[in-house]
Amino acid sequence: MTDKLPVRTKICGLTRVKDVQCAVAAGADAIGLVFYAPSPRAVSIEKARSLLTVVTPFVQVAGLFVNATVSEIQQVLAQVSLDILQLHGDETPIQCAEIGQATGRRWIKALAVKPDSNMTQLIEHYVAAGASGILLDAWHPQLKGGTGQTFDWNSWPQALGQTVPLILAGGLTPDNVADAIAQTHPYAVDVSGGVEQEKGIKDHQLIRQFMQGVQRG
Ligand SMILES: O=C(O)c1ccccc1N[C@@H]1O[C@H](COP(=O)(O)O)[C@@H](O)[C@H]1O
Repeated sequence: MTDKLPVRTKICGLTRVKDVQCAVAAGADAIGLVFYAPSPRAVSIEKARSLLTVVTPFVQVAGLFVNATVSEIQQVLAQVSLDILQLHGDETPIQCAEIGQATGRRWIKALAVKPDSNMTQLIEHYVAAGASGILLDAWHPQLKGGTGQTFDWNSWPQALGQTVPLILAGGLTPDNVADAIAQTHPYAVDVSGGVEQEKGIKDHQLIRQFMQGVQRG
């Protein structure tokens, strides 16, 4: 009998040092910084550097980009020590592979799940291009992510989850994350809006409750 691996947790969209400290103390495996100017959670290079001063060893730092060029990502990486890239726009598998090769960073691709969609083939294309994991998020007609909306977890590609690290995102909260995990059995969960007082401002109690929910799942 094999032991069930714990579900990893990433807290995304952090903008304050005290929120990073809280996420790390609560047991987050990764934190995410948004390098996408239209987002209310976007951080400058200077802000990102200050946030990273309180990240402890073995906590991963993800940089979230939306349709950024290789050069734009390299400019960030020259000044901010990111462990992994979260590509959350319309990047094709070829573009993602180019970004990975040029930066030497692992990357995960975020894909938006439309109602009644079958994601399997699309996921396989990104995995073939070198994705370290695939993040599934809710589809929205205008926004690229951070919508606070869930998608239909019945469309979760269970079979692929045996071989590909699949990350569940979209509208997760302390109240629904245990059910979400029980239903989908993801490699990891990713949350932003569900642990906020307002966009970009995390609620420390909600972060702790979210981590407890992950353990229940
Ligand atoms: O957080 C944002 O503003 C954002 C902007 C553009 C793309 C992605 C964004 N956030 C990511 O979206 C998912 C789901 O967020 P939520 O929990 O529903 O608020 C998550 O991976 C965020 O990192």
